[in-house]
Amino acid sequence: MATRRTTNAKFEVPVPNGKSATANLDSSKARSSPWLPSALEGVLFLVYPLILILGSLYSNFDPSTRNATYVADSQSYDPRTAPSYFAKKSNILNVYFVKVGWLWATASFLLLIVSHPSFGPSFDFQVTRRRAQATLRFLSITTVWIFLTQWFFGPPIIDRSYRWTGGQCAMIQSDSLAAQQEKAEMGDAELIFTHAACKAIGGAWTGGHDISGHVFLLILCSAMLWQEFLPAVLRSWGQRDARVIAAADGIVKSAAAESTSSSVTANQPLGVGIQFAMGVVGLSLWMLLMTAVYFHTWFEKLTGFLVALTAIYVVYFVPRAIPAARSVLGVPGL
Ligand SMILES: CCCCCCCCCCCCCCCC(=O)SCCNC(=O)CCNC(=O)[C@H](O)C(C)(C)COP(=O)(O)O
Ligand SMILES: Nc1ncnc2c1ncn2[C@@H]1O[C@H](COP(=O)(O)O)[C@@H](OP(=O)(O)O)[C@H]1O
Repeated sequence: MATRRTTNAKFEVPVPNGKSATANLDSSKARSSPWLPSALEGVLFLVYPLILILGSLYSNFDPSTRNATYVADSQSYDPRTAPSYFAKKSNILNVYFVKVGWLWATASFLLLIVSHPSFGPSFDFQVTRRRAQATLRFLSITTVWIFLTQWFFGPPIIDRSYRWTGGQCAMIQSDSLAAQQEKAEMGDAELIFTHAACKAIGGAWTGGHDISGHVFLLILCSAMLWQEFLPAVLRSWGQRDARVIAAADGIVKSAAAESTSSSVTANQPLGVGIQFAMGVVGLSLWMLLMTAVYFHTWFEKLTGFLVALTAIYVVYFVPRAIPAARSVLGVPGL
């Protein structure tokens, strides 16, 4: 475990133009734990709770939203009196962006690692260490997404947690041919347990705690992408990487000092991979705001946020502090 030092430490800080500067740092004041985000990362992570809080506050104060009928069982406003286009589940970004969100996450991740020189030669499909480790991080995050929202040895964790907290599928009678066919094809367990199955037979999820799948997916996808591209963006903008990592001997080092990459230099254009990923992050933040304003309760949004944050922390922060984890998953930009 690293010990807290109270003396003034003097060490070399590489700067992006290749020269190095000597800095006097009061390490008792410096952000020196590899378990913690850098100041910039901290600010970026704060954007999420800020969006959720401001969005929820807006929904409480905006008169048209307050006067609309909120249907708790569908976690949304009645579409006939919905206060805005984005308050309807059928809005174009929900249907073509969030509902297939992992396709966008996968596409932008692949474009990023194939095109950006910090991962390997651009558009040359060579398997480099950085590409392999980035893919491992992506697959770890994808596994979390699958377990939470798609499948976890049966129903996904979000559906299971809904049941654990007392929720169930209340039957709203639907006699359509399609609904009857669905009912006949489903086993009992599936009928009871999954949100999709409940909806398919004309039922409604009611009673338990439903972690917001939208909040979870949008935060997981956007945080994964900006964690992957931030070091390259900082180098292009000529800024210093302020992350710290723990070496095998327990000494805490600056990530900038550890980086051997010379593939990205100051003033280098961001490139199509980072620009596309930035677009996906931007849309995710917009849809997170819309979800915060028009869907779910405070607590459902909070749990979606906490689950996504935990996954990001394990995959992107634990390797900074534990060298054995770093040797497998790597750290973006190192
Ligand atoms: C060296 C280079 C090697 C490169 C190797 C690449 C390896 C790539 C592996 C690819 C695996 C990724 C798998 C991607 C799968 C998809 O894209 S799935 C298709 C899209 N589906 C979705 O995105 C669904 C998203 N929706 C949801 O999760 C939920 O609907 C919701 C948003 C959480 C809401 O839930 P509700 O129940 O609807 O409320
Ligand atoms: N920003 C948004 N725009 C449109 N619909 C949203 C939304 N956020 C949540 N929803 C809808 O609210 C329900 C619960 O969302 P979730 O649990 O994923 O956060 C889902 O409905 P459906 O399951 O009926 O499609 C989802 O489509």
